[in-house]
Formats: sequence, C-alpha cells, structure tokens
Amino acid sequence: MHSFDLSFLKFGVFDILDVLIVAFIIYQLYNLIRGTIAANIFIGLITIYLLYRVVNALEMRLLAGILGKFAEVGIIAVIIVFQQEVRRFLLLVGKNASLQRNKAWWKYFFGKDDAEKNNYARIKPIIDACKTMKQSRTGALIVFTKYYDEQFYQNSCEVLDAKISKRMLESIFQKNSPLHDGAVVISENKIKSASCILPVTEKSDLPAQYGLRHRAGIGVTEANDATAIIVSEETGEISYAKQGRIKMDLSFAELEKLLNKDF
Ligand SMILES: Nc1ncnc2c1ncn2[C@@H]1O[C@H](COP(=O)(O)OP(=O)(O)OP(=O)(O)O)[C@@H](O)[C@H]1O
Repeated sequence: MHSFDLSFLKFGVFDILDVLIVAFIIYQLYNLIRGTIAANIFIGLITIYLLYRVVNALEMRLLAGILGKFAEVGIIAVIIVFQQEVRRFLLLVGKNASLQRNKAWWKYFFGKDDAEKNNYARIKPIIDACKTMKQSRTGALIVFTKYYDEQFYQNSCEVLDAKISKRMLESIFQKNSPLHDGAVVISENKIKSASCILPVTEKSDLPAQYGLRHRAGIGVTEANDATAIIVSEETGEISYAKQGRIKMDLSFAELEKLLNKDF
C-alpha cells in the first residue's frame, strides 16, 4: 500500500497571512504601475528573465551568459528603473501607517465635530475661489500636501508663504498675473508657493483633451503624498487627482467632501 507524503499541505495561520500579504503587495504594485509606461518595462523585464531561464535550460551558454548578467543585477535594476514607483509605494506604506492620518484615532482623541468645523473654515475660501474660476473659465492647479518637501517644490516655485484666501487664489491664477502659470502648493494651512512646475504623468490612457495642466496635476500625486484640484480653462470643469488617479467633472459638494477628507 502506497502512502503519500501530504505534509506540504499543512499550513497554519501565518502561511495564510503570508499569502494574503504577498497578494496585497502585488495588488498595490499592480495599481501603481497600471496604465503607465512602467507596466511595459515590467513586462520587458519578465520576458528577459523567462528567456534567460529557457536558454539556460537549453544550455545555450553565450546567450545565457549575457542574459544572466541582466538577471544578476535584477533587483538593483528594478529599483533604478522603477524609482518613481518604489517612492510612491513607500509613501503609500508610510501614509497608511501614520497615526495622525488615521481619522478614527484623530476623532477619538480630538473629537469629530471640532475637527470638521475647523476644516470647513479652511476649505471654504478654496471652494469659493474654484467657483469663481469655474465661472470665469480661469485655469488653475492647486496642490495640497501634508508634508512640504522643500527640495521638490522650491526649485521651480515662487515662494509665498501666504494666508489662504479666496481673493489671493483668484489673483494668482488671473491670466495677467505673473504667477498664473504653473501650480499653487498649499501646505500647513498656508499658500506655500505659486508658479510651480510639476512633473507630468506618463499615463497613456488619459482622455485626449487632457493637456499639461491635468497631466501635471496627476503627476504630482504620483510622485508625492499630495492631492490636486484642477480647474480647466477650456471647459471650467473641476477635477481632483489623488494617488495618480483623477476624478472628473466634480460638483462642489463632491469637492468639499474630498477636501474635507484629504486636506
Ligand atoms: N509641468 C507643469 N506644472 C505645472 N503647471 C503646468 C505644467 N505644464 C503646464 N502647466 C500649466 O498648464 C497650462 C497649460 O495647460 P494646457 O492647456 O496644456 O492643459 P489642459 O490640461 O488642457 O487644461 P485646460 O483644460 O485648462 O486647457 C500652462 O499655462 C501652465 O499654467
């Protein structure tokens, strides 16, 4: 009578946890590179690796040697090629681990009503400015970030450090203003800078009418822990970008909800 060794089928809670965590990481990585040029590069790297395994098995030594050199530096090459994606992934991990961002803790310690009331006062001038700019078809790009990365923003920006007000935002984006070109960055409850040149997204699946303003709005949320409001000069449409995704044609109630959550 044959007896089969089925010990490999035994698994415990930690094995399940292990599989779930790996699945979660793969899903997050997929989300990060979906629709970007990085997805094609990733497929390229996998193809080279599979080819290497095949030629190695077939003992084609010269080709295996060349492809093997690629495989040897694999992890370093991946980090260099996917620098932006690795950065975004680490930001995502850090952001979710941050205690202050966890609203449940925040409300528990500091009270829900107070936080929301204060938030509305902070948001109102921004929403009011967007309403006026939508009406007058004034293009605008407003970036919100919790942590103002001086190195990232200051190189290309005009430093302001000004109080947030409706008229201030309107004047910046007014077409005759010397600061109207580029983005405004809001952080720590201040308009930190204006006229910022931001990285543009490399996404290839965006609507054709999206030009540089929308691409820069999405791009900054890919490279940083930031969100962005985009007011279209052409249509007056309000969009909101977060983690490399964009929500289009928002109502002001929707915008208020999003800002309340993220700002
Ligand atoms: N890299 C960038 N960073 C920040 N702002 C930028 C960047 N590139 C372009 N802009 C802004 O976008 C404006 C050009 O917008 P463009 O018409 O290309 O964008 P769009 O997405 O089609 O938006 P709209 O609907 O407002 O026309 C520029 O005048 C400038 O203010």
